[in-house]
Amino acid sequence: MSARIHPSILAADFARLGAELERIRTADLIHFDVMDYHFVPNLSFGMPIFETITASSPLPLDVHLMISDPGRWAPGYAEAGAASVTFHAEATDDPAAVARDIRAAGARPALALKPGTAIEPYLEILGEFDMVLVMTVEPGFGGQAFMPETMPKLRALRERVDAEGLELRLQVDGGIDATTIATAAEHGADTFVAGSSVFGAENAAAQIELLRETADAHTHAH
Ligand SMILES: O=C(CO)[C@@H](O)[C@H](O)COP(=O)(O)O
Ligand SMILES: [Fe+2]
Repeated sequence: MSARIHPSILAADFARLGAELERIRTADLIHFDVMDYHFVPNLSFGMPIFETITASSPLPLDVHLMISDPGRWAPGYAEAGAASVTFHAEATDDPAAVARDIRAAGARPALALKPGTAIEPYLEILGEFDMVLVMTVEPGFGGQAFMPETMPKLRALRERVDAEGLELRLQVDGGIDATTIATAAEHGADTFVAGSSVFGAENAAAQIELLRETADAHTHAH
Protein backbone atom coordinates (compact mmCIF):
# COMPACT_ATOMS: atom_id res chain seq x y z
CA MET A 1 0.00 0.00 0.00
CA SER A 2 1.56 3.26 -1.02
CA ALA A 3 1.66 6.42 1.06
CA ARG A 4 -1.55 8.40 1.21
CA ILE A 5 -1.47 12.09 0.34
CA HIS A 6 -4.18 14.40 1.71
CA PRO A 7 -3.97 17.97 0.35
CA SER A 8 -5.18 20.51 2.91
CA ILE A 9 -7.89 22.61 1.29
CA LEU A 10 -7.02 25.45 3.71
CA ALA A 11 -4.21 26.36 1.29
CA ALA A 12 -6.49 26.45 -1.78
CA ASP A 13 -7.64 29.58 -3.60
CA PHE A 14 -11.27 29.71 -2.46
CA ALA A 15 -12.23 32.10 -5.23
CA ARG A 16 -11.49 29.23 -7.64
CA LEU A 17 -12.60 26.29 -5.51
CA GLY A 18 -13.92 24.11 -8.34
CA ALA A 19 -10.67 24.40 -10.28
CA GLU A 20 -8.63 23.76 -7.13
CA LEU A 21 -10.54 20.53 -6.45
CA GLU A 22 -9.84 19.51 -10.03
CA ARG A 23 -6.08 20.08 -9.54
CA ILE A 24 -5.90 17.53 -6.70
CA ARG A 25 -8.09 14.74 -8.05
CA THR A 26 -5.18 12.23 -7.97
CA ALA A 27 -4.84 12.65 -4.19
CA ASP A 28 -6.24 10.10 -1.75
CA LEU A 29 -8.51 12.27 0.42
CA ILE A 30 -9.08 16.00 0.92
CA HIS A 31 -7.96 17.28 4.32
CA PHE A 32 -10.50 19.73 5.77
CA ASP A 33 -9.29 21.89 8.70
CA VAL A 34 -12.05 23.15 11.00
CA MET A 35 -10.88 25.93 13.38
CA ASP A 36 -13.08 27.72 15.89
CA TYR A 37 -11.22 30.81 17.26
CA HIS A 38 -11.22 29.00 20.61
CA PHE A 39 -9.21 25.77 20.58
CA VAL A 40 -6.88 27.53 18.14
CA PRO A 41 -6.42 31.29 17.51
CA ASN A 42 -7.82 31.14 13.99
CA LEU A 43 -11.16 30.58 12.25
CA SER A 44 -11.49 28.58 9.04
CA PHE A 45 -14.73 26.97 7.93
CA GLY A 46 -17.40 24.56 9.11
CA MET A 47 -20.38 22.57 7.97
CA PRO A 48 -21.70 24.72 5.07
CA ILE A 49 -18.32 24.65 3.27
CA PHE A 50 -17.91 20.97 4.15
CA GLU A 51 -21.24 20.20 2.48
CA THR A 52 -20.35 22.28 -0.59
CA ILE A 53 -17.07 20.43 -1.08
CA THR A 54 -18.57 17.01 -0.37
CA ALA A 55 -21.24 17.65 -2.98
CA SER A 56 -18.83 18.75 -5.70
CA SER A 57 -15.66 16.69 -5.07
CA PRO A 58 -14.92 13.19 -6.35
CA LEU A 59 -12.69 12.62 -3.28
CA PRO A 60 -14.01 12.02 0.22
CA LEU A 61 -12.99 14.31 3.09
CA ASP A 62 -10.62 13.78 6.01
CA VAL A 63 -11.91 16.24 8.62
CA HIS A 64 -9.43 17.69 11.16
CA LEU A 65 -11.36 19.33 13.99
CA MET A 66 -9.30 21.96 15.82
CA ILE A 67 -12.22 22.87 18.02
CA SER A 68 -13.30 22.80 21.64
CA ASP A 69 -16.03 20.34 22.65
CA PRO A 70 -15.48 17.91 19.74
CA GLY A 71 -18.02 15.48 21.19
CA ARG A 72 -20.74 17.95 20.29
CA TRP A 73 -19.72 18.51 16.67
CA ALA A 74 -17.75 15.49 15.44
CA PRO A 75 -20.65 13.06 14.79
CA GLY A 76 -22.32 15.65 12.53
CA TYR A 77 -19.37 15.52 10.11
CA ALA A 78 -19.58 11.71 10.08
CA GLU A 79 -23.31 11.85 9.35
CA ALA A 80 -22.68 14.39 6.57
CA GLY A 81 -20.34 11.95 4.80
CA ALA A 82 -16.78 12.47 6.11
CA ALA A 83 -14.51 9.47 5.51
CA SER A 84 -12.62 10.18 8.72
CA VAL A 85 -13.07 12.61 11.59
CA THR A 86 -10.02 13.61 13.64
CA PHE A 87 -10.33 15.49 16.93
CA HIS A 88 -7.74 16.66 19.45
CA ALA A 89 -6.91 14.71 22.59
CA GLU A 90 -6.38 18.04 24.39
CA ALA A 91 -9.98 19.13 23.70
CA THR A 92 -11.90 16.38 25.51
CA ASP A 93 -11.89 14.41 28.77
CA ASP A 94 -13.28 11.28 27.12
CA PRO A 95 -11.65 10.61 23.74
CA ALA A 96 -12.82 6.99 23.67
CA ALA A 97 -16.47 8.08 23.88
CA VAL A 98 -16.03 10.65 21.10
CA ALA A 99 -14.37 7.98 18.94
CA ARG A 100 -17.28 5.58 19.46
CA ASP A 101 -19.80 8.27 18.53
CA ILE A 102 -17.90 9.06 15.31
CA ARG A 103 -17.77 5.38 14.38
CA ALA A 104 -21.46 4.88 15.16
CA ALA A 105 -22.22 7.85 12.89
CA GLY A 106 -20.36 6.19 10.00
CA ALA A 107 -16.81 7.62 9.83
CA ARG A 108 -13.35 6.44 10.88
CA PRO A 109 -12.30 8.09 14.16
CA ALA A 110 -8.82 9.58 14.57
CA LEU A 111 -6.97 11.12 17.52
CA ALA A 112 -4.77 14.21 17.04
CA LEU A 113 -1.89 15.21 19.32
CA LYS A 114 -0.32 18.66 19.46
CA PRO A 115 3.50 18.69 19.28
CA GLY A 116 3.82 18.89 23.08
CA THR A 117 1.23 16.20 23.89
CA ALA A 118 2.50 12.74 24.81
CA ILE A 119 0.93 9.55 23.46
CA GLU A 120 1.38 7.52 26.67
CA PRO A 121 -1.95 8.49 28.34
CA TYR A 122 -3.79 7.23 25.24
CA LEU A 123 -2.02 3.93 24.59
CA GLU A 124 -4.77 1.85 26.19
CA ILE A 125 -7.50 3.35 23.99
CA LEU A 126 -5.71 3.15 20.63
CA GLY A 127 -8.05 0.29 19.66
CA GLU A 128 -10.91 2.81 19.46
CA PHE A 129 -9.19 4.64 16.60
CA ASP A 130 -8.36 4.00 12.95
CA MET A 131 -5.68 6.71 12.82
CA VAL A 132 -3.50 8.90 15.03
CA LEU A 133 -2.45 12.35 13.80
CA VAL A 134 0.93 13.46 15.10
CA MET A 135 0.89 17.22 14.52
CA THR A 136 4.20 18.43 13.10
CA VAL A 137 3.33 22.12 13.71
CA GLU A 138 1.25 23.87 16.37
CA PRO A 139 -2.32 23.64 15.05
CA GLY A 140 -3.94 26.83 13.80
CA PHE A 141 -2.23 27.95 10.61
CA GLY A 142 -1.01 26.62 7.30
CA GLY A 143 2.44 27.44 5.97
CA GLN A 144 4.44 26.82 9.17
CA ALA A 145 7.78 25.01 9.44
CA PHE A 146 7.89 21.26 10.17
CA MET A 147 8.96 20.47 13.77
CA PRO A 148 11.49 17.60 13.74
CA GLU A 149 11.25 17.31 17.55
CA THR A 150 7.91 15.50 17.04
CA MET A 151 9.65 12.57 15.32
CA PRO A 152 10.59 10.52 18.43
CA LYS A 153 6.88 10.39 19.38
CA LEU A 154 6.00 9.22 15.87
CA ARG A 155 8.67 6.51 15.93
CA ALA A 156 7.55 5.27 19.37
CA LEU A 157 4.00 5.05 18.11
CA ARG A 158 5.09 3.17 14.96
CA GLU A 159 7.01 0.65 17.06
CA ARG A 160 3.99 0.10 19.31
CA VAL A 161 1.59 -0.29 16.37
CA ASP A 162 3.86 -2.83 14.68
CA ALA A 163 4.60 -4.76 17.89
CA GLU A 164 0.90 -5.10 18.70
CA GLY A 165 -0.28 -5.57 15.11
CA LEU A 166 -2.75 -2.67 15.45
CA GLU A 167 -4.75 -1.51 12.42
CA LEU A 168 -3.84 2.13 12.90
CA ARG A 169 -2.76 4.66 10.31
CA LEU A 170 -0.21 7.25 11.40
CA GLN A 171 -0.75 10.69 9.91
CA VAL A 172 1.46 13.79 10.02
CA ASP A 173 0.23 17.33 9.36
CA GLY A 174 2.12 20.60 9.10
CA GLY A 175 5.08 21.70 7.02
CA ILE A 176 5.10 18.56 4.85
CA ASP A 177 7.00 19.01 1.57
CA ALA A 178 9.24 16.88 -0.62
CA THR A 179 12.05 17.07 1.96
CA THR A 180 10.23 16.72 5.28
CA ILE A 181 8.00 13.93 3.99
CA ALA A 182 11.09 11.71 3.78
CA THR A 183 11.85 12.33 7.46
CA ALA A 184 8.25 11.64 8.50
CA ALA A 185 8.10 8.43 6.42
CA GLU A 186 11.38 7.22 7.92
CA HIS A 187 9.90 7.70 11.38
CA GLY A 188 6.80 5.66 10.55
CA ALA A 189 4.12 7.93 9.07
CA ASP A 190 1.98 6.44 6.28
CA THR A 191 -0.53 9.26 5.71
CA PHE A 192 0.58 12.79 4.87
CA VAL A 193 -1.29 16.09 4.92
CA ALA A 194 0.21 18.76 2.67
CA GLY A 195 -1.29 22.20 2.14
CA SER A 196 1.13 24.84 0.86
CA SER A 197 3.42 22.35 -0.88
CA VAL A 198 0.56 20.99 -3.03
CA PHE A 199 -1.52 24.11 -3.71
CA GLY A 200 1.59 26.28 -4.06
CA ALA A 201 2.96 24.03 -6.80
CA GLU A 202 2.42 25.00 -10.41
CA ASN A 203 1.58 21.37 -11.19
CA ALA A 204 -0.30 20.01 -8.18
CA ALA A 205 -0.69 16.51 -9.68
CA ALA A 206 3.08 16.24 -10.20
CA GLN A 207 3.68 17.45 -6.64
CA ILE A 208 1.26 14.84 -5.24
CA GLU A 209 3.10 12.16 -7.21
CA LEU A 210 6.49 13.42 -6.01
CA LEU A 211 5.31 13.40 -2.39
CA ARG A 212 3.91 9.87 -2.74
CA GLU A 213 7.04 8.50 -4.40
CA THR A 214 9.35 10.19 -1.89
CA ALA A 215 7.35 8.81 1.05
CA ASP A 216 7.31 5.31 -0.45
CA ALA A 217 11.06 5.41 -1.01
CA HIS A 218 11.62 6.26 2.67
CA THR A 219 9.10 3.85 4.17
CA HIS A 220 10.42 0.81 6.04
CA ALA A 221 8.33 -2.33 5.78
CA HIS A 222 5.39 -2.00 8.15
O1 LIG B 1 -4.01 21.50 10.54
C1 LIG B 1 -3.29 22.26 9.94
C2 LIG B 1 -2.78 23.52 10.55
O2 LIG B 1 -3.28 23.64 11.82
C3 LIG B 1 -2.84 21.85 8.60
O3 LIG B 1 -3.66 20.87 8.01
C4 LIG B 1 -2.35 22.86 7.62
O4 LIG B 1 -3.38 23.33 6.79
C5 LIG B 1 -1.25 22.27 6.78
O5 LIG B 1 -0.73 23.24 5.95
P1 LIG B 1 0.80 23.23 5.48
O6 LIG B 1 1.65 23.28 6.73
O7 LIG B 1 1.01 21.93 4.73
O8 LIG B 1 0.91 24.44 4.64
FE1 LIG C 1 -4.91 19.81 9.55
